[in-house]
Amino acid sequence: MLTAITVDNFRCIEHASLDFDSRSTGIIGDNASGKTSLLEAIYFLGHGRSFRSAQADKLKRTGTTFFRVVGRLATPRGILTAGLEHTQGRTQGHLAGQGISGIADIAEVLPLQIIDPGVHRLVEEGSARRRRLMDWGVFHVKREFLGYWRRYQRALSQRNAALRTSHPEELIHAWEQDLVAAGIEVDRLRSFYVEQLRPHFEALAARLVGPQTTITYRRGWPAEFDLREALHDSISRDLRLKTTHVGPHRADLNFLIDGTPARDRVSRGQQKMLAAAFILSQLQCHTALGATPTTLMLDDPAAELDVDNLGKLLLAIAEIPSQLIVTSVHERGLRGIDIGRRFHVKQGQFEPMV
Ligand SMILES: Nc1ncnc2c1ncn2[C@@H]1O[C@H](COP(=O)(O)OP(=O)(O)OP(=O)(O)O)[C@@H](O)[C@H]1O
Repeated sequence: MLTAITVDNFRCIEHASLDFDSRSTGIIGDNASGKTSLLEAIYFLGHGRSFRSAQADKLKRTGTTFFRVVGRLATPRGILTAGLEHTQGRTQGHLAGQGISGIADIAEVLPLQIIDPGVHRLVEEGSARRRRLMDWGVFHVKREFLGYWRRYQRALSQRNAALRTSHPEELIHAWEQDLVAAGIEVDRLRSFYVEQLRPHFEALAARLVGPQTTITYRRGWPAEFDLREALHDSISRDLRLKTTHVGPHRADLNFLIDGTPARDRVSRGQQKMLAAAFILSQLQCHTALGATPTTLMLDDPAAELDVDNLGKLLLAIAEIPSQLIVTSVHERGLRGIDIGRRFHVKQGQFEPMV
């Protein structure tokens, strides 16, 4: 759980220091006051990247040379301080006074998710977002996943480099051993995770979207082949297009309603509800599997939703044992949420409200 945060030079925030309620904290402010920037800074601490910009350099406050985010975390290992500082194109971090070897060190003790006005893109866009969210979940319930995933990525980039430089086919096959060994484990752990997740998702989606809503997992290569056979089968296309077309890096999750892809038949508001059901089902599933509870951020939850859907969403959120950080333009936007502490934000300055 995140008990406090200090942010320097992040977007419009020159300096901010906030203590969070263990249950729920509300952030209220006008458009462009800095609400999303605060959530983005917190997200950066737990994921090592932003949810709305691919380039960390863009997050620095205009005219400054670095940004810094430092959090105080209540974890099963006690109270820990974690921080990230980005300067000259590099991000460096620390946890409990030690340098970190990767963002996973902080992510492990700060499970963090967000439902923001752009969350519908999980349903609408290509597979990368769904795969990233699935992998975030697998990592939090199966720690060995990270090692296999890194090994797979390394082997994949070697194979792709060999394809780009037109190495002989036998040499490319020789490099596939690690790709196959790690890829099979990545697939096994993802598949286990989706099986655990499905009942939670179906129950939540039935309440938030409608009956007969489910997810299926696609592993990234044809069902009739094992991974080695699939790579061999794909070699002429891979050589021609100089990249690997099959494998766990092409895995996806499909959202289905009555057996057909949800993307083709739901409105923007329903897409948001479906994506929220997925994220909330992850939080519920992680709790059921004994993982560390997640801090959930809600950025302007009322955006795109009618009163009925907003009510259903807030009710579902209230049942999940997460710490909540919620933003809203108006005090009334927080109605229906049992807020423990409130801040008002104006031009990047956060003040506690009494
Ligand atoms: N790198 C940056 N340096 C300085 N200011 C920035 C930077 N990036 C964005 N801003 C400014 O930060 C301000 C706050 O943006 P933010 O998205 O946090 O607002 P918000 O309170 O969430 O608003 P809304 O309610 O409209 O979503 C905007 O005016 C934006 O122009």
